[in-house]
Amino acid sequence: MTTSTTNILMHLCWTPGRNLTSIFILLIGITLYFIFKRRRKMRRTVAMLKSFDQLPTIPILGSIHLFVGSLRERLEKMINVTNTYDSAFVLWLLNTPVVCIGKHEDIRTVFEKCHHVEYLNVFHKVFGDSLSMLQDEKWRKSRQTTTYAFSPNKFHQYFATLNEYSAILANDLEPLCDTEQVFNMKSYISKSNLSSITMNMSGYKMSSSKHECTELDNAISETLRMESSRYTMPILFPHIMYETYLSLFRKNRLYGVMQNFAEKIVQEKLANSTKGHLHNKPDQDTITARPKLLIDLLFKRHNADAEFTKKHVLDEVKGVIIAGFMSTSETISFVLLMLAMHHEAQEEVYKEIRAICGDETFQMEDLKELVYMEQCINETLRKFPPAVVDFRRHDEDIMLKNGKVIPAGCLIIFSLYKSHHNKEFFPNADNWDPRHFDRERITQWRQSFFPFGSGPRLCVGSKYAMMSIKIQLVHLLRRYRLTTEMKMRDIHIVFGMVTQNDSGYRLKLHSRVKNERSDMSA
Ligand code: HEM
Repeated sequence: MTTSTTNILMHLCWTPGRNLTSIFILLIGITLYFIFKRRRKMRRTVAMLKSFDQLPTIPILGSIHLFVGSLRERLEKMINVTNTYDSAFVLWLLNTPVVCIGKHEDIRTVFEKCHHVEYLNVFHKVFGDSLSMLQDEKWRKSRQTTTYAFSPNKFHQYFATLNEYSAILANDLEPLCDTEQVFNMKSYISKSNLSSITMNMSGYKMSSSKHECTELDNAISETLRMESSRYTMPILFPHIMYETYLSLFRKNRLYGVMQNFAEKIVQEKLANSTKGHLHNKPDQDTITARPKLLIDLLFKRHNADAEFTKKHVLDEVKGVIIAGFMSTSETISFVLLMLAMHHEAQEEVYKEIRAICGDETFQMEDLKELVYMEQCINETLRKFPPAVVDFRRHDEDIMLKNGKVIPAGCLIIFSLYKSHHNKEFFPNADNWDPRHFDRERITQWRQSFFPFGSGPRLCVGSKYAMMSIKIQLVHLLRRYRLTTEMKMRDIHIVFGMVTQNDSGYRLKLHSRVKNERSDMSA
């Protein structure tokens, strides 16, 4: 080290009063150096991107200044910007160029070609090394294990658990019925979903008190919102800055809540399994005599593959539970809110439930017959897709339908929201209208509808999600009629990895059974 460098360092270390400014200047210098070094490397990319429409940029921040505001405002601005461009356009996220696409045919091309999901390190602290974060060979292996957990032979068991938890949910709501009390449905739905998905993936029974679920639900929602914010808050983008922010505002405890939960699940599984029991038979857990759950499959892999550690098991279980529970809970809450706002649709779903499922037990096969209910679910997934956008990076050039080429290595964001609002396929796109999904329109809507993604990384739990949403709807709607004072204009979606309504899902419940009895006696 030269004497002058040593002098600078000594100066920084020994004069604490002045060193803040010096450190700041040094940091800016280093950042600029890396930005310009990277930009030089990216000459080819930048040249190719010139053929696309470009959002205005400013030095260092790129196009981020266009999306300043609350989470809700940022999403609204993003949607407005996407709507102004007919085809793909380019924005800069700090010094990373991002190609944004919203046309159905381009989205399909990218989904089919790119397996590499890229969140730029955001969300890694929540999902760790779980499926949605992995790439290449590691992803392929994990995908195989997880897909096996969703094979058709598991679904009867999942059905039984979901049925049981949905019945409990319907009972838990009874005290609110016919009271004129307005309440937020989401917390009830979350508790039920979190408990059933945890049971189905890991065999772990959550405490029946609302506290454990509420604490976890809040921790997950808040961390996902914080993580999503990082995309438009450049100061939090570097890992070190985000960690500092978490420590300063004591937010690390939220991650701790999730971690403790996942550790409890894994510890309980290990404690319950007497040596070797977990993997005696290829598809059966000898303790429960049930088909193996995701956690059993993961431990089996852990035993066979030294590189797949206990931490990987924990990350996978945590990742699938969070991915599944969040998106399903928001979707059911949105469906219930939509049905409360659209009485005719609610009555039609109710009649269908009565005709197919009756009052008491129903079979898994019956769910296929709930055609109109499925239209309502699809319409909700169209209007409020849990994933508003999705991310990819590809190491080869990709040609779009209009002949423009996305250069290799570029980050690609595609707007599922935009493709779901394309009036060519959904003529009444701005409203909630289940007729969009009429059977005879299938060739139209299929082209531009991607709530679960598409291609090799298609949501691994899509069938599970549909089944769980339908089961909950059957239990709730055959017992309660829903009303709300909320209007479509009160809905403002925010992006916290999963789309949520900013003002919640405020409903009132009215008894179906009581009202029907009084109708009959009259
Ligand atoms: C309404 C409910 C759900 C929606 C709308 C949804 C949507 C999505 C979307 C859009 C993706 C990304 C696909 C892509 O990038 O191509 C995804 C991935 C994923 N989903 Fe879902 N999901 C739902 C429910 C579930 C459930 C219930 C589970 C598990 C129990 C689950 C587990 C996953 C996992 C593990 C991935 C990552 C797959 C991979 O990277 O290979 N999801 N989901």
